[in-house]
Amino acid sequence: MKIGVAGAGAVGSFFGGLLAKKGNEVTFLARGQHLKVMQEQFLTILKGEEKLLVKGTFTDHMPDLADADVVLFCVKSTDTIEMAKQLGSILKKDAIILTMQNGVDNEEVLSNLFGENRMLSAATYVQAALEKPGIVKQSGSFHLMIGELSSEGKDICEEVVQLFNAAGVDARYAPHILETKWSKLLWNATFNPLSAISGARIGEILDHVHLRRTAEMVCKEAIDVAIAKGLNIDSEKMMLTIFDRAEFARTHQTSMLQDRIKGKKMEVESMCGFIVKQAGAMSIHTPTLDAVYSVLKFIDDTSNGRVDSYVNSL
Ligand SMILES: NC(=O)C1=CN([C@@H]2O[C@H](COP(=O)(O)OP(=O)(O)OC[C@H]3O[C@@H](n4cnc5c(N)ncnc54)[C@H](OP(=O)(O)O)[C@@H]3O)[C@@H](O)[C@H]2O)C=CC1
Ligand SMILES: CC(C)(CO)C(=O)C(=O)O
Repeated sequence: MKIGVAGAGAVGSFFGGLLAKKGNEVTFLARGQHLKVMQEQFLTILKGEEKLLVKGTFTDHMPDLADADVVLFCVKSTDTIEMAKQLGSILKKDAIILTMQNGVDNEEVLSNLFGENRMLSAATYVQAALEKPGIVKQSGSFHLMIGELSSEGKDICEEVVQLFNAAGVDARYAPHILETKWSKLLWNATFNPLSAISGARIGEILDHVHLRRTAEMVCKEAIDVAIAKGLNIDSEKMMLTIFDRAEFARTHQTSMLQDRIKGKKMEVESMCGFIVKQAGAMSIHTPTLDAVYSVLKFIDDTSNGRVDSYVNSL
């Protein structure tokens, strides 16, 4: 299988890199300094104590992905539409697209553009960051849950799970992937926006009595929305699971905080606005989420201008 990585940032470089290291033919679509370093040297993956040097095809030329059989779709959700439209014009008609993004809203956009039968989706459990251009750092354990969006995709989904397993990635088949991704979204909705607003790492949110209380309220409200959407969730158990998992990510700067520090657009809609809108449509009261969303939106819309010095000092 030929693999393309659409958006080789932290997640795409990490998982694409592990596949390439196993001998798969991987083409990484990237840009900027990160691309330059990978082209001039190689991609470096810092995986726990291991240092992996990855050679592959690193490009900013979209048509280089034209012969990919599977595309790891790894851009931020703010870039989903633009990337999907460009890919749509060059990919083979039977190429499979695996979105590894957070949130549950990219699936609909991508299915509309590529067709549901070509779509796979992954819940991506990893703590990855671009430490420097050309260098991706991963901490803690990682695994993938992968499922198809249409029953026609089941066989290829199992092949893709095998592909990752053969490369040493703990990937498992998820028969109800959107439910799995909703559960992950509840985690992200609880911690990512608060971390981005406050600059706090997960551990600091857990330890600060007020931030923790706010996180708990956000979590409870988001769970209420998920339940109203039909997810079979026990509210108290889910909340315990979310806060237990957070203990393993104490030192992590969420991907949203990483974006804010870099002055990049944040995934505000996918991780927060989406739930607020769903709540509104079902007349569910989510006052804490609404407040968090409005502050986050202001920060995102105003490009951090007034607080740059504070954020840069983190
Ligand atoms: N990081 C993590 O630990 C985790 C992230 N996720 C999710 O995975 C997804 C990806 O996150 P992450 O890897 O952190 O994000 P990154 O921003 O690190 O990676 C996305 C990359 O795509 C590049 N890109 C965007 N458009 C193009 C284009 N047209 N041509 C070439 N390159 C392009 C970006 O370049 P540029 O920087 O120049 O914009 C960036 O390098 C998100 O949905 C995130 O929420 C999920 C679990 C964990
Ligand atoms: C917390 C984490 C790393 C979980 O995989 C994540 O999804 C994020 O930072 O956005």
